Amino acid sequence: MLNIAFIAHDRKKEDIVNFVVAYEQVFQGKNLYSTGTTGQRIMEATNLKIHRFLSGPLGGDQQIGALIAQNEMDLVIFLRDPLMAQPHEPDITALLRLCDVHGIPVATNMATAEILVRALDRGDFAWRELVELLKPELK
Ligand SMILES: O=C(CO)COP(=O)(O)O
Repeated sequence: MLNIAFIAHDRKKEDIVNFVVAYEQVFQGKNLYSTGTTGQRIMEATNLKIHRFLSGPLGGDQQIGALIAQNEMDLVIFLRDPLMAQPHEPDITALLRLCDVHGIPVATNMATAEILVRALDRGDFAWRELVELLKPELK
């Protein structure tokens, strides 16, 4: 099953909630993860079950980064705030870097998120699940 992470900085929380509400059906039946407050806000507005990690400034970005490093994340939607400095900037940079290291699709704004989620809905990510299934044979 595909693993998806939702993360949003405070001034983007409303955007991510509206976004996930709009595409709730696409996210149903997926393994969903988030940083603490983002997940709480999404769960209050939808029927989705989300595994919430710590809040970003307390280590949540790093916890999601760990899943990426273990090849247990397929898509990251991270609506970051480009106009406000964050106390945990190094963690944010590390998370985005790991997406690039492991070739994980990551959207940092709503326009890209929309394109990726439409692709997900169309089945464009199915190959990731296939690779996962074939893994034992590849070893
Ligand atoms: O700070 C964040 C990502 O860098 C998000 O954390 P919260 O979802 O807990 O607000």
